[in-house]
Amino acid sequence: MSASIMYGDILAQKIRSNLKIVVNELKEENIIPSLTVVIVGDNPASKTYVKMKQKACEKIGIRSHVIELNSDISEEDLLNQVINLNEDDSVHGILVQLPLPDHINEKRILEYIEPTKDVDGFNPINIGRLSIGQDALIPCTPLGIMELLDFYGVSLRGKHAVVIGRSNIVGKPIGQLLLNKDATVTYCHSKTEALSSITKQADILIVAIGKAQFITKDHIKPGAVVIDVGNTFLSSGKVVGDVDYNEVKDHVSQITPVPKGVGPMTITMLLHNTIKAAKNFK
Ligand SMILES: Nc1nc2c(c(=O)[nH]1)N[C@@H](CN(C=O)c1ccc(C(=O)N[C@@H](CCC(=O)O)C(=O)O)cc1)CN2
Repeated sequence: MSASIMYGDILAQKIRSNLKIVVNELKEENIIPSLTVVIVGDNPASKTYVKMKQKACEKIGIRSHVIELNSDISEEDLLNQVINLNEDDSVHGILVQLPLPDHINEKRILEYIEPTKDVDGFNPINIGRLSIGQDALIPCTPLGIMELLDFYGVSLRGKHAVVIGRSNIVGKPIGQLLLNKDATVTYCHSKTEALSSITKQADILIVAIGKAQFITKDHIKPGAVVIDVGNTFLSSGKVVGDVDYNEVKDHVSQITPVPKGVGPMTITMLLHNTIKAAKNFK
């Protein structure tokens, strides 16, 4: 039996249309949501993602501004950029595109972003608020995954969700969000022993490891729901996920494709968070 495909681009369009209405309502109150993205260096994938973010903002009426900085900028100069944006009342949302160059302490930079403007939800205050179930700006990819699971009718209560990957961007927060919805959560990572014996127990398998087509049928219980967060550009120019989609598609019940799965939801949730941050200014 073929899996049902959980298209993120379809849901993303639906949510973006609704967000456009909210932006227009805010405009009537003289609030134009505004996002500033800081990009350091010239990582081609990062440049692509930032362009996608700008275009998505433009389409629904969010004002966006990109600050491009040289890869040799010092940590102190980058911190000063963040501090200036924190103090600028015309900026509702601040996002520092990751990864940053190796000489910059990413955690220190993210810690400086004013929590109410932290549309990526990476500041320790927002992470802490999420973990104790308080209102917070939630990281965009995990939030997008939760929207996808809800839209495609995946029930979570009591289900065993296995998360492969423990990054601060995706792995840790998605586990927390699933736990908040009463799933039983297991984390796996690069040091996990007998990986497939654990992943095979998953009703819902979330894969966020950044290794192209690493997960095969041997890692998955028949009929499981699979969410693929991977986005690797092959030399052919094709984008693939962390899951070998063609090999597993007849083995699972539901699966996100790559492209057009989780990726479009990440950007949609950034729009959502920017509007939420703008509303905080009221
Ligand atoms: N500050 C941040 N940095 C990074 C984040 C983040 O959420 N905040 N996430 C990733 C990259 N990312 C957004 O920044 C991102 C990755 C992929 C996609 C996406 O839509 N991909 C497409 C395929 C690619 C394409 O069409 O060119 C898809 O899956 O359909 C969006 C955003 C790391 N850095």
